[in-house]
Amino acid sequence: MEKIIDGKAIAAQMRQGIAEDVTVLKAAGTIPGLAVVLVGEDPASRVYVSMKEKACEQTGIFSAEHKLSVETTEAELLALIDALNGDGRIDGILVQLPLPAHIDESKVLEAISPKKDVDGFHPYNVGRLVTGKPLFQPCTPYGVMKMLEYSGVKLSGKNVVVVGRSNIVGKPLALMCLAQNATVTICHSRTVDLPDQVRRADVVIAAIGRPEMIKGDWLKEGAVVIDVGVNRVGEKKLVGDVEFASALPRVSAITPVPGGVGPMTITMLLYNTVESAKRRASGKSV
Ligand SMILES: Nc1nc2c(c(=O)[nH]1)N[C@@H](CN(C=O)c1ccc(C(=O)N[C@@H](CCC(=O)O)C(=O)O)cc1)CN2
Repeated sequence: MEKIIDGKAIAAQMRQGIAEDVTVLKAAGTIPGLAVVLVGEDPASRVYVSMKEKACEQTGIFSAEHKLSVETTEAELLALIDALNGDGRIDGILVQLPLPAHIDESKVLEAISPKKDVDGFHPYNVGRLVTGKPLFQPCTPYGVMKMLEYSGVKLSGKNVVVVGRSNIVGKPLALMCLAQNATVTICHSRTVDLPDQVRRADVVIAAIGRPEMIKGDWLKEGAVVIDVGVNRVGEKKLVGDVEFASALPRVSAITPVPGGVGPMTITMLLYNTVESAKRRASGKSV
C-alpha cells in the first residue's frame, strides 16, 4: 500500500472505466444524462459545478445545466425538478448544495425522484442504505469506500472512528463502514476526550470541517487516515481536518488535501449517473 493515497490517480482510473461504460451504452442507443442545478452565485459551488460539467464532458455523459439566479423561488425550483423527474433524457438530478437560505433544502431534495437521486440524499435512498440494500449512495462517502477498496484496506473487525456526523458525509460513512463489518464510533462536537477516541482507531475518517484539528500525536501508530475536510485558509491554501505534516510519520496511509477525497466525489457522481442510465437501458425497475 502506498503511504499517500492518491485520490486523483484512483479517480482517473475509475473515470476511464466509466467512459468505457458510456461508450457501450451509447452504442446500444442510451446516452447517460445528468441535470446539474445551481442556484445563486456561491463561488465554491460555481467551481464544483463547472468541475462536474467538465467531468461529464470528458466521460461522454450529456449534462444539462440549469444556472438559476439567487432570486429563484422555492416554487420555481420545485417546478424545474418536477420537469426533470419526467425528462426521459435525464438519468440523474444534482442540486448543488448549499442552497440560498430562503429555500428549504429538505423539501427540494425530497422532490427529486429517488430513481434519479444520484447524490443519494433522498430519504428513500438513506433508508436503502440503512437497511443494507443501497440504490444510490452519497458521492463523498462512497468515494471514501472506493479509495479504501483500491488501496487494499480491509475494514472487517477494525475500529473505525468517524469524526463528524453530517447527513451527507459522517452518518452515511458510518453506515457504509458498518456494512463492511467494522466496529464504528461516531465522534462530534460534544464527544468527551476526542484525542482518546481517535487514538483507539485503526482507521480515522475526519469530516468535521475544522482546519487541521486532528493532530499527529492523537493517532495510533500505523493508523489509516482519510481526510474529507476541504478548508480554505487565506486566499489560496487548502487544508484538511487533519494536520498532515504531524500525521504523516505515524500513519500507514493517509489521503492528502487537495488531491485526496475531493476528486472521488465527482467521480462517484459520474458512476451513479451511469448506473442509473444502465437501469434505464435494461428497463429494470428499482
Ligand atoms: N449536491 C451536492 N452538493 C455538495 C456536495 C455533493 O456531494 N453534492 N459536496 C460538496 C462539494 N463538492 C461537490 O459538490 C465537492 C467538493 C470538493 C471537490 C474537490 O475536488 N476538491 C478538490 C479541491 C478543489 C478546489 O481547489 O477547491 C480536492 O479536494 O482535491 C469536489 C466536489 C458540497 N456540496
